[in-house]
Amino acid sequence: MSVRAGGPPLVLTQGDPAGIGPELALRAWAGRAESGAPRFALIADPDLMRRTAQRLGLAIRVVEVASPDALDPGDDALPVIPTGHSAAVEPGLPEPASAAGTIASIDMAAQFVRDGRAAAMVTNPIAKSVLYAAGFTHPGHTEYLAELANRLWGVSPLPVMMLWSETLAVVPITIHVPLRRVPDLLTTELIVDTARIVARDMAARFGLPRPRLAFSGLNPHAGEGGALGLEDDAVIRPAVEQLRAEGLDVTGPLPADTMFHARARARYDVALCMYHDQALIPIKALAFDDGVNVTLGLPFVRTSPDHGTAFDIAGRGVARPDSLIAALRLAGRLSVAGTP
Ligand SMILES: NC(=O)C1=CN([C@@H]2O[C@H](COP(=O)(O)OP(=O)(O)OC[C@H]3O[C@@H](n4cnc5c(N)ncnc54)[C@H](O)[C@@H]3O)[C@@H](O)[C@H]2O)C=CC1
Ligand SMILES: NCC(=O)COP(=O)(O)O
Repeated sequence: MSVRAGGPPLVLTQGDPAGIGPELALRAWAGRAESGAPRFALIADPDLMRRTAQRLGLAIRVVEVASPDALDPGDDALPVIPTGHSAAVEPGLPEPASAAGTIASIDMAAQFVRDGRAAAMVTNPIAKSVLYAAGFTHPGHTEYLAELANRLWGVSPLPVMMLWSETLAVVPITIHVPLRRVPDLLTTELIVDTARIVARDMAARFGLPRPRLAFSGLNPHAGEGGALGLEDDAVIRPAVEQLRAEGLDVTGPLPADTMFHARARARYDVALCMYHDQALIPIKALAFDDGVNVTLGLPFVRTSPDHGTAFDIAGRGVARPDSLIAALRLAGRLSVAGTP
């Protein structure tokens, strides 16, 4: 997959410098010819990248550039745009002091895309708790990117998290919220609004003009006619009926425990689930290495690996770059597709 020939490259963010992001960026760069990952520039602390390459014994030169459109396609060095913040951390030992650089990298990536100097942004994993400890008030990238869309594009999107793979695509309708708040946050309006964005972006960006959307229930057996919970019939079913009346191809609410086996998956393109783990457990079980997190609803393309910072293995050279490479490839593909 490639970004538009002759057009701007992708930008990749630093992520948490104590996580596996820096080493995955190096591995994705080293293997880009083989994997077909599109051209990208990394926004990070260049010294962090030099240290990481040395620690892992990777013969990758780092070259500092000012902008993604300043890339020299003939240079084999990894192009790094400095965040202006030092990321002097040890692998596996995250520190809130590095949050400023982590956030600056995301901000700069969005600005480069806004200015047309990058085709799309790919984000390396952040550790939410580390950013929260430094005062970051957004639950994750997904919600923060909606604020950046407002700040830089002047729009107020509902950001929709989709985890996508060739095997399965899932959307958690509520995202980074405690489980006990889910029933209160789940409204017919939120389900309808989320599904409209999924249908629109699947058509415009993924080339599926009428995607088949399957909705999970919230309760066991999708409520068992009300005996095991009321939300399935009172909140989810009216949303499905409204969307069907609008002409969308929808089914549900389906019992969540039986909608992910192979024959069930063949009946839909995207599973819309009621909360984070209901959606993410099946895709991480089926496609952990090649799943991609893509934010729908934004005026720009953003993808990310499906995994987190993996502090337990950071710096050991054993982290697999597959999901990051899949995220780069998908960003390349989506950035040349239509805009919703
Ligand atoms: N897009 C993002 O920024 C995401 C960030 N996170 C953050 O990551 C932090 C850690 O989250 P966890 O739940 O521990 O999930 P995790 O995905 O970081 O790790 C879970 C397990 O998978 C392994 N693993 C993860 N990526 C791997 C890779 N590329 N190759 C080989 N093994 C890999 C880890 O070693 C660990 O055993 C949290 O603070 C969370 O907020 C989690 C998911 C996505
Ligand atoms: N579990 C997925 C996740 O936490 C990703 O969140 P985000 O940082 O992409 O919003």
